[in-house]
Amino acid sequence: MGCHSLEEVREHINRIDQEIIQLIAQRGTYVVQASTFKKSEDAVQAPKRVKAVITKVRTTSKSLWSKP
Ligand SMILES: O=C(O)C(=O)C[C@]1(C(=O)O)C=C[C@@H](O)C=C1
Repeated sequence: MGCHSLEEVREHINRIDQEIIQLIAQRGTYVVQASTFKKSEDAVQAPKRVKAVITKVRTTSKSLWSKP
């Protein structure tokens, strides 16, 4: 975790950015698949699911950042 130079820090940041991009693209393929199972506008929007996803992201994010 501890880096010895700015270059080293940026290498890690670049690697993580690439991983995030790949994961978001991968997530996108599942979102497209989810749409194929949906039969209504409400199912497409799935507002309860959106709230649940956002809540989970916030909770996970807070717990990660609050660690000493
Ligand atoms: O869970 C679903 O029903 C999805 O289609 C996935 C997803 C998402 O990106 O998480 C996408 C669109 C909907 O608005 C809700 C959630």
